[in-house]
Amino acid sequence: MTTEELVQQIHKKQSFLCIGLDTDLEKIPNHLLEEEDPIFAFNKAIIDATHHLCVAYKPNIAFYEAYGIKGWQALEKTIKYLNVNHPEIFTIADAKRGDIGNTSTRYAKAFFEDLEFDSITIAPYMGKDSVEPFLAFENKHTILLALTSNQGAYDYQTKMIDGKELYKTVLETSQSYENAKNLMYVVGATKASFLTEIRELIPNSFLLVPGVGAQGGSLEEVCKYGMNNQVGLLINSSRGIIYASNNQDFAEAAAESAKYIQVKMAGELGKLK
Ligand SMILES: O=c1ccn([C@@H]2O[C@H](COP(=O)(O)O)[C@@H](O)[C@H]2O)c(=O)[nH]1
Repeated sequence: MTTEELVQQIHKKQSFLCIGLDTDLEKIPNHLLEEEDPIFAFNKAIIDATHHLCVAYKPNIAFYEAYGIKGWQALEKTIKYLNVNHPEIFTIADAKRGDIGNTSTRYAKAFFEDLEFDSITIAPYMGKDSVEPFLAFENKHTILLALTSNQGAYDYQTKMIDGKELYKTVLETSQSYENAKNLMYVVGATKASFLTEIRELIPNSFLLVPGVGAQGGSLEEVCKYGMNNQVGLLINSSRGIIYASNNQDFAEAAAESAKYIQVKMAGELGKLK
């Protein structure tokens, strides 16, 4: 999917919500555990109830890898279900990969060609030759971790190196990579106050912003400091939506939770006009 198509979907749905599919067998409703594939059954019900309220889904790969081959099969069924039934939805493999070049190429093939995700999250720590293999894929997006939502972000990302915070070097340097047009960045919603300076460095890039809902980030603040005239934001909520209820009504409750956020987003989009 191109960025232009993503922006069109945002305006059409009046939403820049990304729903995180962090599916955990210990948290899903008990009655689903009787299904042949409880993870896929849960994901399908969530997607069926919420697809009109969001523009992206983000399965975090850890939640699938944790269940071995069965988890991987559930992930494959989920991405196929999305690509066949909702090809207009942007898909993000939250895998946080990145390795020496030839290994990165295998990761890219796995997520872009085999699983057919639109995008993948990548750790920048191993540098240019670990990131460029992902950027080489046309119409696929590499979402680089810049300033993450967790407390540990302050361990390295905000440290001054050569007179500049490390996350700023990640933003600036990565813009010189080959096919940098295929880059997006992760900035945590809990770091909204940093967004003004981030936008000075990368005014046009899309940001994936996790951390509203369960982590307490503010959607309004993210929009105030991070929105650009192309919107430029995908705001993610995982637990706050998918575990809104763990009873029979879980899918309806997820839709209610997503609707609450979508209405706020429509209000923020109104301010762009
Ligand atoms: O900086 C980051 C990068 C990734 N994440 C991931 O996003 C979701 C957030 O889940 P919530 O339940 O809405 O808190 C999860 O998959 C994280 O691994 C992040 O939170 N922060």
